[in-house]
Amino acid sequence: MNVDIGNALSAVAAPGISRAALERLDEQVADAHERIDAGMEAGEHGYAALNLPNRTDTDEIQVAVDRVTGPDTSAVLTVGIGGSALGAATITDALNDADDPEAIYLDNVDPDWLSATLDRLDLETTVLNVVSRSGTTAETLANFLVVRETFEEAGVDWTERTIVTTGDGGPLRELAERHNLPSLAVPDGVPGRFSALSAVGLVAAAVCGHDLDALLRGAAAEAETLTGSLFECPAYAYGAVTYALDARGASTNAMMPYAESLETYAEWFAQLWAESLGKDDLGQTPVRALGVTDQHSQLQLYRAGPRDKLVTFVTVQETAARPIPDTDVDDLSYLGDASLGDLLDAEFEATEASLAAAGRPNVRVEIDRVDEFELGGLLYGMEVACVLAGELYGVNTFEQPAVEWAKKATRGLLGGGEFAEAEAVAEKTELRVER
Ligand SMILES: O=P(O)(O)OC[C@H]1O[C@](O)(CO)[C@@H](O)[C@@H]1O
Repeated sequence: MNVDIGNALSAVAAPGISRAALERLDEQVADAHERIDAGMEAGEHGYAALNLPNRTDTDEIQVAVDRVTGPDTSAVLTVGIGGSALGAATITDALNDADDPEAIYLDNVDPDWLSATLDRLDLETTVLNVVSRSGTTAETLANFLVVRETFEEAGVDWTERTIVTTGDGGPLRELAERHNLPSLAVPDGVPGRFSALSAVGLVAAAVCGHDLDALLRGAAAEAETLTGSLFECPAYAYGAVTYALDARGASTNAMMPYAESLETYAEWFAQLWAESLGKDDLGQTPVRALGVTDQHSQLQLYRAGPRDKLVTFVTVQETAARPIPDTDVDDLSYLGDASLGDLLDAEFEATEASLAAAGRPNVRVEIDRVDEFELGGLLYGMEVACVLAGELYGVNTFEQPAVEWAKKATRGLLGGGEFAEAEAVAEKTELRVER
């Protein structure tokens, strides 16, 4: 990936960062790089994720996937949540076309939605991909039990078409061993939101026939750019500038890819950014946006609302053409000489310039095309950017303790034990306004 941080400079935008401040910040980046490099070298928890391009065994993944797929495979149903679903979904939503098996993600426990999803599947030709690092995530296990029951009620042997990716122990590992299911390990030291380039994110892509090695080659190429300077490393430039702009008031970061195929990538980015940096009353709020669509939805706020936002554009250099037919509508006749790709590109450039003209900071992230190599580089680059930002914020990038309260409350509410958190639920302060 390449980045252009010009529209984040204080000569253009407020909040913005001066070139002198960038130079000073680069000294902190150099120190942070030393820490990151050492963490990678030692395979430390979290930093180990940045070694995945050279660690992930794609042959092992393919062998396991080949045990549950066949020429008639019509769908891969992934049961997982958070980092155990979003990385995989980013990859298949970006790369799948109409000829590929449908990639579906059960990452919510909405009964109507789940039933409607299962009802339309041909279970005989569906691969069940169960993913959980801990193996104890309530939503994932609940969904798995419902899906397994559905297979059984349909008289379809789920054990012949289920693959499991989980940690060394826990209920899913035991299930895989009990039923001799093909199983893969979540690599040690890799938090879920950083696991897209491991079996966690790659099994669904393998079922759909994508080139796992090309994904990792793209990530490895991005890893080669990790020098000690934000002026030489696009990922460090992005991580440093987002941190600096947050420190100057841009507490929101709207991730706005100009490609429908990257909409899910923005969801993946949101977890990466929020769960890694949202600690100790710090952290920048990620907003999922989509170009051109959100020019007609959120741009008004980005351009004329509070000066508390950075907009991150992701643009694809090579887009399909698809000519726009001529029209006799006078006001729109200019479109007849263009293609939809031209319109998409022009709208991006116009929106980028519109924000700059209003003094609103924005950063451009560029990839050449949406393919395995470029996507691997984008995923890896954003992971590096996040790790750097975490070093600059001084937070623990790789833990997520704040999510545990609600898990305990949920368990208590469902009779899974005595938890003070569940009692607190009953003490809600109410001020109801009813129809
Ligand atoms: O892979 P697991 O252990 O099921 O966890 C799923 C997700 O839940 C979280 O632990 C947060 O609750 C995320 O960090 C993680 O990606």
